[in-house]
Amino acid sequence: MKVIGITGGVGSGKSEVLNYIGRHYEAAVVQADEAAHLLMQPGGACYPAVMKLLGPGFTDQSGDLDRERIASVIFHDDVIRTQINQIVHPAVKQYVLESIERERQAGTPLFLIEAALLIEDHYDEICDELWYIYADEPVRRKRLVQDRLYASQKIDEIMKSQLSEVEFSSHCDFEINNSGDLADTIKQIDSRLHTYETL
Ligand SMILES: CC(C)(COP(=O)(O)OP(=O)(O)OC[C@H]1O[C@@H](n2cnc3c(N)ncnc32)[C@H](O)[C@@H]1O)[C@@H](O)C(=O)NCCC(=O)NCCS
Ligand SMILES: Nc1ncnc2c1ncn2[C@@H]1O[C@H](COP(=O)(O)OP(=O)(O)OP(=O)(O)O)[C@@H](O)[C@H]1O
Repeated sequence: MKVIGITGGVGSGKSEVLNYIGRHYEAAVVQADEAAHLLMQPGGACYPAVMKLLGPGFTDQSGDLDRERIASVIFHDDVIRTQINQIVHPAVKQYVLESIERERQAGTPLFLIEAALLIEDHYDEICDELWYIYADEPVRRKRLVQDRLYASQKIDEIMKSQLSEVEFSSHCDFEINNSGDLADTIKQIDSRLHTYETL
């Protein structure tokens, strides 16, 4: 089984790439953001430690963590972000490793992990290849404002908390330029995947 890590900054198009491959190839896909959300919910392995760190002001009436409020702290405060990362990231990695093992046993030919933080969290150690999904910064900003209604200050803060374009590029084995339309991105994905003999 080939294990590919899909990384890039906020709004670069990682999920679009993952969704395309998940729909058109025999592949298992895991999104670290989704795994983190799951593990931070009540009943999840990280919930007690995150609750203890943040306190009760960060939950809604049903006890779920309030993502808007957490985002307003996490992307603002390096100390809190580091503490949350230390709680959540090892658990996410464990979740990913277990998923990889399950799919390996099932004979799945391709496994993809998507996260903005693959490089910082040393996923190169478990991936055969890292792909950097790139899009020009103004294009990313426009998509995030239009599609996700992100405020420009929120985009600034998230971008500041992530690696620079040069850092992403220098740590990855392959780069996809997703600044144009999806058809162009799909061509780049297909031509790379068609070089893998096992697919
Ligand atoms: C802050 C939270 C509540 C915001 O949730 P929300 O659904 O609004 O946004 P989403 O999860 O899609 O994240 C928005 C963007 O920020 C990035 N991001 C999320 N957490 C972090 C972080 N700790 N450091 C840098 N970038 C991050 C995401 O990759 C994405 O690009 C959520 O991202 C979170 O709980 N983050 C902490 C856990 C974590 O580190 N997750 C990342 C995957 S391991
Ligand atoms: N080539 C494209 N053309 C038009 N819109 C696109 C393209 N690629 C991505 N988008 C849109 O831009 C937004 C961000 O893309 P996506 O969610 O895939 O980014 P991401 O890198 O996964 O973001 P995050 O870091 O938050 O997880 C989405 O609304 C998506 O539909």
